[in-house]
Amino acid sequence: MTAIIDVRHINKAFGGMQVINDCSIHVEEGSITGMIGPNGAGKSTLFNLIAGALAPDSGQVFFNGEDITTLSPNQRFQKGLLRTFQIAHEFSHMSALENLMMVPPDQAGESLFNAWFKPARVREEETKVRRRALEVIDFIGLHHVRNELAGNLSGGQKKLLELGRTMMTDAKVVLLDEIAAGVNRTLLGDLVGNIERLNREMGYTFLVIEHDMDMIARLCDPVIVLAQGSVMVEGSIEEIQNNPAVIEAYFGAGAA
Ligand SMILES: Nc1ncnc2c1ncn2[C@@H]1O[C@H](COP(=O)(O)OP(=O)(O)OP(=O)(O)O)[C@@H](O)[C@H]1O
Repeated sequence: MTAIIDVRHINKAFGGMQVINDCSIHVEEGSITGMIGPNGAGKSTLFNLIAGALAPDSGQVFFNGEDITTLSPNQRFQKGLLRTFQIAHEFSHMSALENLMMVPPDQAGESLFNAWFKPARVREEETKVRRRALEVIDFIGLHHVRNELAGNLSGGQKKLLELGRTMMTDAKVVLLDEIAAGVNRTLLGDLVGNIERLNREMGYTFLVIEHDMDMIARLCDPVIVLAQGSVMVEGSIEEIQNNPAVIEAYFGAGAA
């Protein structure tokens, strides 16, 4: 197994507060790695450092063996590292299917030059994207609401659509930030099932921040526990749940 994400001795402070503290983690290719920790442990900050939304004060982030510390989020995305898309406000008036069709970055139809001078190529590209979007919407179980405006979908359906949007790209390493929040149990089952299938059948690697321990227990191995900006312990969910330091961090300092 190779570490597809390799974070080395990273530090980040806001004002005088050290939020990420000499933190090193690695995510094995093909794994669904979970990340838990008490509120304020630095999980979202670490995600932002991996995705490129924040720059570290020191330390490095490697992706697939390459130092990506100074790359922009978009450059990281081009290399195959992706954070789930939120359904942006401006897309809420488009249908679920159209939201999927908006994702591919180099859709020929987006270029005015192509629209004027290569209409056949644009049509061909659109047909391809539409076919893929229909496959994805079937996969995520939203075929019945494909023509609904994205803004009218339930919270859980929006999460499924967000996951679907990652499938419209070539990215195979996906950072999921609290995807279970606000999702009802039935749709949560679909979401977990889809993540498992993407992992098993299509080779996706996931790094998952989650407060929902059921979801972590069902999906993730290994699980990394972050506390005060560094890794407290890493292991299987059973090892984590029986670790006295973890119990203390969670139940001694407020449950996450
Ligand atoms: N942009 C920022 N400016 C200043 N402080 C910040 C900033 N982002 C995060 N922090 C602080 O850094 C600490 C870690 O926050 P972070 O959101 O990374 O934790 P978390 O583990 O994701 O927490 P939660 O589980 O509550 O989402 C918190 O004390 C937070 O207030």
